[in-house]
Amino acid sequence: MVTRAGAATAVAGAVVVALLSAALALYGPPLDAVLERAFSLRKAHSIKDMENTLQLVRNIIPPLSSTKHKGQDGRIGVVGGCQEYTGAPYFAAISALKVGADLSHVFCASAAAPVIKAYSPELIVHPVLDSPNAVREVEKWLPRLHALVVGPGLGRDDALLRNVQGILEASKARDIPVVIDADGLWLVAQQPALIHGYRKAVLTPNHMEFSRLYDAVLRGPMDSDDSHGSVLRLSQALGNVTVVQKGERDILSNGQQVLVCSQEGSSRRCGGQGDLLSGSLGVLVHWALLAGPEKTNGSSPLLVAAFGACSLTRQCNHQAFQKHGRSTTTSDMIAEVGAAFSKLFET
Ligand SMILES: NC(=O)C1=CN([C@@H]2O[C@H](COP(=O)(O)OP(=O)(O)OC[C@H]3O[C@@H](n4cnc5c(N)ncnc54)[C@H](OP(=O)(O)O)[C@@H]3O)[C@@H](O)[C@H]2O)[C@@H](O)CC1
Ligand SMILES: Nc1ncnc2c1ncn2[C@@H]1O[C@H](COP(=O)(O)OP(=O)(O)OP(=O)(O)O)[C@@H](O)[C@H]1O
Ligand SMILES: [Mg+2]
Repeated sequence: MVTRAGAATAVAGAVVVALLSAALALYGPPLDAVLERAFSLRKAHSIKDMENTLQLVRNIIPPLSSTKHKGQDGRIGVVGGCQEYTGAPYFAAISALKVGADLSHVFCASAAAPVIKAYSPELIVHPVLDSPNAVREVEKWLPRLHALVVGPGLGRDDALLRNVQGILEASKARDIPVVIDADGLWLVAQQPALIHGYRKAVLTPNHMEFSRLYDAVLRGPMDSDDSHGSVLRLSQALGNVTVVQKGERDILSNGQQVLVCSQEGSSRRCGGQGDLLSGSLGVLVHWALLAGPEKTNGSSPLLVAAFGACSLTRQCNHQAFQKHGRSTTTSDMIAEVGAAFSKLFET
Protein backbone atom coordinates (compact mmCIF):
# COMPACT_ATOMS: atom_id res chain seq x y z
CA MET A 1 0.00 0.00 0.00
CA VAL A 2 1.37 3.45 -0.88
CA THR A 3 1.44 5.79 2.16
CA ARG A 4 1.00 9.56 1.91
CA ALA A 5 4.69 10.08 2.96
CA GLY A 6 5.84 7.53 0.35
CA ALA A 7 3.87 9.27 -2.39
CA ALA A 8 5.34 12.64 -1.39
CA THR A 9 8.90 11.17 -1.57
CA ALA A 10 8.20 9.70 -5.02
CA VAL A 11 6.86 13.04 -6.31
CA ALA A 12 9.88 14.87 -4.85
CA GLY A 13 12.22 12.35 -6.50
CA ALA A 14 10.52 12.80 -9.87
CA VAL A 15 10.76 16.59 -9.54
CA VAL A 16 14.50 16.37 -8.76
CA VAL A 17 15.07 14.10 -11.79
CA ALA A 18 13.06 16.45 -14.03
CA LEU A 19 14.97 19.52 -12.75
CA LEU A 20 18.34 17.76 -13.22
CA SER A 21 17.39 16.68 -16.76
CA ALA A 22 16.25 20.21 -17.59
CA ALA A 23 19.50 21.67 -16.18
CA LEU A 24 21.56 19.11 -18.13
CA ALA A 25 19.56 19.89 -21.27
CA LEU A 26 20.16 23.64 -20.79
CA TYR A 27 23.75 23.72 -19.55
CA GLY A 28 25.26 20.21 -19.96
CA PRO A 29 26.21 18.26 -23.07
CA PRO A 30 23.30 16.45 -24.75
CA LEU A 31 23.01 12.72 -24.08
CA ASP A 32 23.95 11.93 -27.71
CA ALA A 33 27.22 13.79 -27.22
CA VAL A 34 27.99 11.91 -24.00
CA LEU A 35 27.39 8.57 -25.72
CA GLU A 36 29.28 9.64 -28.80
CA ARG A 37 32.26 10.66 -26.66
CA ALA A 38 32.21 7.35 -24.77
CA PHE A 39 32.06 5.51 -28.09
CA SER A 40 34.88 7.52 -29.64
CA LEU A 41 37.07 6.97 -26.56
CA ARG A 42 36.50 3.22 -26.92
CA LYS A 43 37.17 3.46 -30.63
CA ALA A 44 40.35 5.49 -30.05
CA HIS A 45 41.49 2.86 -27.56
CA SER A 46 40.96 0.04 -30.04
CA ILE A 47 42.66 2.04 -32.80
CA LYS A 48 45.65 2.41 -30.46
CA ASP A 49 45.67 -1.35 -29.80
CA MET A 50 45.48 -2.03 -33.54
CA GLU A 51 48.36 0.38 -34.21
CA ASN A 52 50.50 -1.30 -31.53
CA THR A 53 49.87 -4.72 -33.06
CA LEU A 54 50.54 -3.43 -36.58
CA GLN A 55 53.92 -2.25 -35.29
CA LEU A 56 54.67 -5.82 -34.18
CA VAL A 57 53.76 -7.04 -37.69
CA ARG A 58 56.23 -4.51 -39.13
CA ASN A 59 58.92 -5.95 -36.83
CA ILE A 60 58.65 -9.45 -38.31
CA ILE A 61 58.96 -8.45 -41.98
CA PRO A 62 62.36 -9.49 -43.30
CA PRO A 63 64.35 -6.70 -44.94
CA LEU A 64 64.83 -6.87 -48.70
CA SER A 65 68.51 -7.44 -49.30
CA SER A 66 70.79 -8.10 -52.26
CA THR A 67 72.65 -10.78 -50.33
CA LYS A 68 69.72 -13.16 -50.06
CA HIS A 69 69.11 -16.06 -52.41
CA LYS A 70 65.86 -17.24 -53.97
CA GLY A 71 63.76 -19.08 -51.43
CA GLN A 72 65.05 -17.38 -48.30
CA ASP A 73 61.97 -15.15 -47.96
CA GLY A 74 59.63 -18.11 -48.13
CA ARG A 75 58.72 -21.32 -49.93
CA ILE A 76 55.04 -21.92 -49.33
CA GLY A 77 52.87 -24.92 -50.25
CA VAL A 78 49.11 -24.80 -50.77
CA VAL A 79 47.28 -28.13 -50.44
CA GLY A 80 43.97 -27.84 -52.27
CA GLY A 81 42.32 -27.66 -55.66
CA CYS A 82 39.98 -30.26 -57.14
CA GLN A 83 37.79 -30.54 -60.21
CA GLU A 84 35.20 -28.06 -58.85
CA TYR A 85 37.45 -25.51 -57.20
CA THR A 86 40.50 -24.18 -58.97
CA GLY A 87 40.20 -20.50 -58.04
CA ALA A 88 40.69 -20.91 -54.29
CA PRO A 89 44.15 -22.57 -54.35
CA TYR A 90 45.22 -20.12 -57.05
CA PHE A 91 44.15 -17.12 -54.92
CA ALA A 92 45.97 -18.50 -51.87
CA ALA A 93 49.18 -19.38 -53.72
CA ILE A 94 49.43 -16.15 -55.74
CA SER A 95 48.73 -14.09 -52.60
CA ALA A 96 51.67 -15.77 -50.87
CA LEU A 97 53.92 -14.65 -53.75
CA LYS A 98 52.48 -11.13 -53.84
CA VAL A 99 53.07 -10.71 -50.10
CA GLY A 100 56.72 -11.61 -50.60
CA ALA A 101 57.33 -15.36 -50.66
CA ASP A 102 59.88 -16.43 -53.28
CA LEU A 103 58.26 -19.70 -54.36
CA SER A 104 54.70 -20.93 -54.16
CA HIS A 105 53.68 -24.55 -54.75
CA VAL A 106 50.19 -25.99 -55.22
CA PHE A 107 49.52 -29.67 -54.45
CA CYS A 108 46.18 -30.43 -56.05
CA ALA A 109 44.05 -33.15 -57.66
CA SER A 110 45.13 -34.05 -61.19
CA ALA A 111 42.03 -32.55 -62.84
CA ALA A 112 42.74 -29.14 -61.32
CA ALA A 113 46.42 -28.92 -62.18
CA PRO A 114 46.35 -27.83 -65.86
CA VAL A 115 43.71 -25.23 -65.02
CA ILE A 116 45.72 -23.72 -62.17
CA LYS A 117 48.92 -23.76 -64.25
CA ALA A 118 47.08 -21.91 -66.99
CA TYR A 119 46.02 -19.14 -64.59
CA SER A 120 49.61 -18.34 -63.78
CA PRO A 121 53.13 -19.23 -64.88
CA GLU A 122 54.32 -18.15 -61.45
CA LEU A 123 53.01 -21.14 -59.55
CA ILE A 124 54.61 -24.58 -59.30
CA VAL A 125 51.75 -27.05 -59.60
CA HIS A 126 51.89 -30.72 -58.56
CA PRO A 127 48.97 -32.94 -59.74
CA VAL A 128 49.36 -35.43 -56.89
CA LEU A 129 46.55 -35.14 -54.38
CA ASP A 130 44.38 -37.93 -55.84
CA SER A 131 47.29 -40.27 -56.50
CA PRO A 132 47.68 -43.42 -54.33
CA ASN A 133 51.16 -42.07 -53.47
CA ALA A 134 49.94 -38.59 -52.58
CA VAL A 135 51.45 -38.45 -49.10
CA ARG A 136 54.86 -39.66 -50.32
CA GLU A 137 54.78 -37.24 -53.29
CA VAL A 138 54.13 -34.27 -51.01
CA GLU A 139 56.54 -35.54 -48.33
CA LYS A 140 59.36 -35.29 -50.88
CA TRP A 141 58.84 -31.55 -50.92
CA LEU A 142 58.23 -30.96 -47.22
CA PRO A 143 61.89 -30.50 -46.24
CA ARG A 144 62.03 -27.57 -48.68
CA LEU A 145 58.82 -25.84 -47.54
CA HIS A 146 58.55 -23.22 -44.79
CA ALA A 147 54.76 -23.37 -44.33
CA LEU A 148 51.69 -25.18 -45.69
CA VAL A 149 48.23 -23.74 -46.32
CA VAL A 150 45.80 -26.64 -46.21
CA GLY A 151 42.26 -26.58 -47.55
CA PRO A 152 41.44 -23.86 -50.11
CA GLY A 153 39.39 -25.54 -52.86
CA LEU A 154 40.16 -29.01 -51.51
CA GLY A 155 36.56 -30.28 -51.64
CA ARG A 156 35.25 -33.02 -49.39
CA ASP A 157 36.04 -36.22 -51.27
CA ASP A 158 36.94 -38.92 -48.72
CA ALA A 159 39.98 -40.23 -50.59
CA LEU A 160 41.45 -36.71 -50.93
CA LEU A 161 40.76 -35.99 -47.26
CA ARG A 162 42.53 -39.22 -46.22
CA ASN A 163 45.59 -38.12 -48.19
CA VAL A 164 45.48 -34.69 -46.60
CA GLN A 165 45.31 -36.31 -43.19
CA GLY A 166 48.59 -38.09 -44.01
CA ILE A 167 50.12 -34.84 -45.26
CA LEU A 168 49.15 -33.05 -42.04
CA GLU A 169 50.67 -35.81 -39.94
CA ALA A 170 53.89 -35.69 -41.98
CA SER A 171 54.03 -31.89 -41.64
CA LYS A 172 53.57 -32.05 -37.88
CA ALA A 173 56.31 -34.65 -37.61
CA ARG A 174 58.64 -32.14 -39.32
CA ASP A 175 57.42 -29.20 -37.24
CA ILE A 176 56.22 -27.32 -40.34
CA PRO A 177 53.74 -24.51 -39.63
CA VAL A 178 50.28 -25.10 -41.10
CA VAL A 179 47.44 -22.71 -41.85
CA ILE A 180 44.18 -24.65 -42.07
CA ASP A 181 41.27 -23.13 -43.98
CA ALA A 182 38.08 -24.09 -45.85
CA ASP A 183 37.74 -27.87 -46.38
CA GLY A 184 40.85 -28.43 -44.26
CA LEU A 185 38.64 -27.21 -41.41
CA TRP A 186 35.98 -29.70 -42.44
CA LEU A 187 38.60 -32.44 -41.91
CA VAL A 188 39.63 -30.98 -38.54
CA ALA A 189 35.96 -30.88 -37.45
CA GLN A 190 35.78 -34.65 -38.19
CA GLN A 191 39.10 -35.32 -36.40
CA PRO A 192 40.15 -32.56 -34.01
CA ALA A 193 42.93 -34.83 -32.67
CA LEU A 194 44.76 -34.23 -35.97
CA ILE A 195 45.86 -30.77 -34.87
CA HIS A 196 45.13 -30.81 -31.12
CA GLY A 197 47.98 -29.14 -29.26
CA TYR A 198 50.01 -28.42 -32.40
CA ARG A 199 51.42 -25.00 -31.56
CA LYS A 200 52.37 -24.25 -35.16
CA ALA A 201 48.80 -24.48 -36.47
CA VAL A 202 46.52 -21.55 -37.29
CA LEU A 203 42.86 -22.16 -38.16
CA THR A 204 41.02 -19.52 -40.21
CA PRO A 205 37.29 -20.35 -40.08
CA ASN A 206 34.55 -18.19 -41.57
CA HIS A 207 31.22 -17.92 -39.74
CA MET A 208 29.93 -21.32 -40.87
CA GLU A 209 33.24 -23.13 -40.42
CA PHE A 210 33.61 -21.70 -36.92
CA SER A 211 30.22 -22.91 -35.71
CA ARG A 212 30.82 -26.34 -37.26
CA LEU A 213 34.18 -26.62 -35.47
CA TYR A 214 32.83 -25.28 -32.19
CA ASP A 215 29.99 -27.77 -32.28
CA ALA A 216 32.33 -30.66 -33.01
CA VAL A 217 34.97 -29.76 -30.42
CA LEU A 218 32.93 -28.29 -27.56
CA ARG A 219 29.87 -30.44 -28.20
CA GLY A 220 27.35 -27.65 -28.03
CA PRO A 221 26.32 -24.52 -29.90
CA MET A 222 28.44 -21.41 -29.40
CA ASP A 223 27.17 -18.35 -27.55
CA SER A 224 26.64 -15.87 -30.38
CA ASP A 225 26.57 -12.97 -27.86
CA ASP A 226 30.08 -13.79 -26.66
CA SER A 227 32.29 -14.12 -29.71
CA HIS A 228 35.52 -13.32 -27.79
CA GLY A 229 34.76 -16.07 -25.26
CA SER A 230 33.80 -18.52 -28.01
CA VAL A 231 37.07 -18.04 -29.92
CA LEU A 232 39.09 -18.24 -26.70
CA ARG A 233 37.29 -21.44 -25.62
CA LEU A 234 37.69 -23.12 -29.02
CA SER A 235 41.41 -22.35 -29.05
CA GLN A 236 41.81 -23.72 -25.52
CA ALA A 237 39.79 -26.84 -26.30
CA LEU A 238 42.06 -27.50 -29.28
CA GLY A 239 45.14 -27.30 -27.06
CA ASN A 240 45.90 -23.62 -27.73
CA VAL A 241 46.11 -23.70 -31.50
CA THR A 242 45.63 -20.19 -32.90
CA VAL A 243 42.09 -19.53 -34.16
CA VAL A 244 41.06 -16.64 -36.44
CA GLN A 245 37.31 -16.17 -36.63
CA LYS A 246 36.70 -14.10 -39.80
CA GLY A 247 33.76 -11.74 -39.97
CA GLU A 248 32.68 -8.13 -39.64
CA ARG A 249 35.50 -7.93 -37.12
CA ASP A 250 38.12 -10.68 -37.10
CA ILE A 251 38.63 -12.22 -33.65
CA LEU A 252 41.92 -13.99 -33.00
CA SER A 253 43.02 -16.07 -30.04
CA ASN A 254 45.72 -18.50 -28.94
CA GLY A 255 43.76 -19.48 -25.84
CA GLN A 256 45.55 -16.87 -23.73
CA GLN A 257 45.17 -13.59 -25.55
CA VAL A 258 42.34 -12.28 -27.74
CA LEU A 259 42.99 -9.73 -30.51
CA VAL A 260 40.40 -7.96 -32.62
CA CYS A 261 41.09 -6.72 -36.15
CA SER A 262 38.63 -4.13 -37.40
CA GLN A 263 40.76 -2.62 -40.16
CA GLU A 264 38.36 -0.89 -42.55
CA GLY A 265 37.36 -3.14 -45.45
CA SER A 266 34.17 -2.73 -47.42
CA SER A 267 30.70 -4.13 -47.70
CA ARG A 268 31.62 -6.22 -50.76
CA ARG A 269 31.73 -9.93 -49.89
CA CYS A 270 32.84 -11.70 -53.10
CA GLY A 271 34.14 -15.27 -52.75
CA GLY A 272 37.88 -15.83 -52.47
CA GLN A 273 38.79 -13.18 -49.88
CA GLY A 274 39.40 -15.88 -47.28
CA ASP A 275 41.82 -17.58 -49.71
CA LEU A 276 43.78 -14.34 -50.03
CA LEU A 277 43.94 -14.25 -46.22
CA SER A 278 45.13 -17.85 -45.78
CA GLY A 279 47.77 -17.58 -48.51
CA SER A 280 49.15 -14.33 -47.03
CA LEU A 281 49.12 -15.90 -43.60
CA GLY A 282 51.28 -18.79 -44.82
CA VAL A 283 54.11 -16.32 -45.52
CA LEU A 284 53.57 -14.18 -42.43
CA VAL A 285 53.59 -17.24 -40.14
CA HIS A 286 56.97 -18.23 -41.57
CA TRP A 287 58.34 -14.71 -41.12
CA ALA A 288 56.97 -14.42 -37.58
CA LEU A 289 58.47 -17.73 -36.44
CA LEU A 290 61.79 -16.79 -38.01
CA ALA A 291 61.76 -13.42 -36.25
CA GLY A 292 60.90 -14.98 -32.87
CA PRO A 293 59.22 -13.55 -29.76
CA GLU A 294 61.82 -10.78 -29.23
CA LYS A 295 60.49 -9.08 -32.36
CA THR A 296 56.89 -9.54 -31.28
CA ASN A 297 57.49 -8.09 -27.83
CA GLY A 298 56.52 -11.32 -26.09
CA SER A 299 53.24 -11.72 -28.02
CA SER A 300 52.68 -15.00 -29.82
CA PRO A 301 54.34 -14.82 -33.27
CA LEU A 302 51.40 -16.71 -34.79
CA LEU A 303 48.88 -14.21 -33.41
CA VAL A 304 50.92 -11.31 -34.77
CA ALA A 305 51.14 -13.02 -38.18
CA ALA A 306 47.40 -13.65 -38.18
CA PHE A 307 46.67 -10.05 -37.27
CA GLY A 308 48.89 -8.97 -40.18
CA ALA A 309 47.05 -11.21 -42.66
CA CYS A 310 43.62 -10.01 -41.49
CA SER A 311 44.61 -6.33 -41.71
CA LEU A 312 46.15 -6.84 -45.14
CA THR A 313 43.13 -8.67 -46.56
CA ARG A 314 40.73 -6.02 -45.28
CA GLN A 315 42.94 -3.18 -46.59
CA CYS A 316 43.06 -4.87 -50.04
CA ASN A 317 39.28 -5.10 -49.93
CA HIS A 318 39.01 -1.43 -49.00
CA GLN A 319 41.33 -0.26 -51.78
CA ALA A 320 39.79 -2.50 -54.43
CA PHE A 321 36.30 -1.35 -53.46
CA GLN A 322 37.28 2.31 -53.82
CA LYS A 323 38.22 1.60 -57.45
CA HIS A 324 35.67 -0.99 -58.48
CA GLY A 325 32.70 -0.67 -56.14
CA ARG A 326 30.14 -3.43 -56.48
CA SER A 327 32.08 -5.10 -59.28
CA THR A 328 35.08 -5.75 -56.97
CA THR A 329 36.35 -9.34 -57.20
CA THR A 330 39.16 -11.15 -55.42
CA SER A 331 41.44 -10.65 -58.44
CA ASP A 332 41.00 -6.87 -57.94
CA MET A 333 41.99 -7.32 -54.31
CA ILE A 334 45.09 -9.31 -55.24
CA ALA A 335 46.11 -6.45 -57.53
CA GLU A 336 46.10 -4.25 -54.40
CA VAL A 337 48.35 -6.47 -52.25
CA GLY A 338 51.54 -4.49 -52.99
CA ALA A 339 50.05 -1.05 -52.27
CA ALA A 340 48.10 -2.28 -49.23
CA PHE A 341 51.21 -3.93 -47.81
CA SER A 342 53.22 -0.70 -48.22
CA LYS A 343 50.48 1.39 -46.65
CA LEU A 344 50.11 -0.81 -43.59
CA PHE A 345 53.59 -2.14 -43.00
CA GLU A 346 56.15 0.05 -44.73
CA THR A 347 55.13 3.44 -43.35
N1 LIG B 1 36.70 -19.41 -56.74
C1 LIG B 1 36.82 -20.53 -55.98
O1 LIG B 1 37.30 -21.56 -56.42
C2 LIG B 1 36.39 -20.46 -54.58
C3 LIG B 1 36.23 -21.66 -53.88
N2 LIG B 1 35.96 -21.70 -52.57
C4 LIG B 1 35.97 -23.02 -51.97
O2 LIG B 1 34.66 -23.50 -51.85
C5 LIG B 1 34.68 -24.58 -50.91
C6 LIG B 1 33.55 -24.40 -49.92
O3 LIG B 1 33.78 -23.20 -49.14
P1 LIG B 1 32.62 -22.38 -48.49
O4 LIG B 1 33.18 -21.24 -47.75
O5 LIG B 1 31.62 -22.07 -49.54
O6 LIG B 1 32.08 -23.50 -47.48
P2 LIG B 1 30.97 -23.70 -46.37
O7 LIG B 1 31.63 -23.81 -45.06
O8 LIG B 1 30.16 -24.87 -46.78
O9 LIG B 1 30.11 -22.40 -46.39
C7 LIG B 1 29.11 -22.34 -47.30
C8 LIG B 1 27.90 -21.63 -46.75
O10 LIG B 1 28.06 -21.11 -45.44
C9 LIG B 1 27.17 -20.04 -45.25
N3 LIG B 1 27.90 -18.86 -44.77
C10 LIG B 1 29.15 -18.48 -45.08
N4 LIG B 1 29.51 -17.38 -44.46
C11 LIG B 1 28.44 -17.03 -43.69
C12 LIG B 1 28.19 -15.96 -42.81
N5 LIG B 1 29.13 -14.99 -42.57
N6 LIG B 1 26.99 -15.93 -42.19
C13 LIG B 1 26.07 -16.90 -42.41
N7 LIG B 1 26.27 -17.94 -43.26
C14 LIG B 1 27.42 -18.00 -43.89
C15 LIG B 1 26.55 -19.76 -46.58
O11 LIG B 1 25.29 -20.40 -46.59
P3 LIG B 1 24.00 -19.85 -47.42
O12 LIG B 1 23.94 -18.37 -47.18
O13 LIG B 1 24.32 -20.20 -48.84
O14 LIG B 1 22.86 -20.61 -46.85
C16 LIG B 1 27.53 -20.39 -47.52
O15 LIG B 1 27.01 -20.74 -48.77
C17 LIG B 1 36.05 -24.52 -50.23
O16 LIG B 1 36.89 -25.47 -50.80
C18 LIG B 1 36.51 -23.15 -50.57
O17 LIG B 1 37.91 -23.00 -50.51
C19 LIG B 1 35.86 -20.50 -51.77
O18 LIG B 1 37.15 -20.32 -51.21
C20 LIG B 1 35.44 -19.29 -52.61
C21 LIG B 1 36.20 -19.16 -53.89
N1 LIG C 1 31.00 -8.41 -42.64
C1 LIG C 1 32.26 -8.15 -42.94
N2 LIG C 1 32.74 -6.89 -42.96
C2 LIG C 1 34.03 -6.63 -43.27
N3 LIG C 1 34.92 -7.60 -43.56
C3 LIG C 1 34.52 -8.86 -43.55
C4 LIG C 1 33.16 -9.23 -43.24
N4 LIG C 1 33.05 -10.58 -43.32
C5 LIG C 1 34.27 -11.03 -43.65
N5 LIG C 1 35.15 -10.02 -43.80
C6 LIG C 1 36.56 -10.10 -44.19
O1 LIG C 1 36.68 -10.83 -45.41
C7 LIG C 1 37.80 -11.70 -45.37
C8 LIG C 1 37.35 -13.10 -45.70
O2 LIG C 1 36.40 -13.52 -44.75
P1 LIG C 1 35.19 -14.46 -45.17
O3 LIG C 1 34.35 -14.67 -43.97
O4 LIG C 1 34.56 -13.93 -46.41
O5 LIG C 1 36.00 -15.78 -45.52
P2 LIG C 1 35.59 -17.03 -46.40
O6 LIG C 1 34.11 -17.26 -46.33
O7 LIG C 1 36.45 -18.14 -45.99
O8 LIG C 1 36.00 -16.55 -47.86
P3 LIG C 1 36.18 -17.45 -49.17
O9 LIG C 1 35.12 -16.99 -50.10
O10 LIG C 1 37.55 -17.16 -49.67
O11 LIG C 1 36.04 -18.88 -48.76
C9 LIG C 1 38.40 -11.55 -43.98
O12 LIG C 1 39.51 -10.70 -44.06
C10 LIG C 1 37.34 -10.88 -43.15
O13 LIG C 1 37.91 -9.99 -42.25
MG1 LIG D 1 36.91 -19.85 -47.19
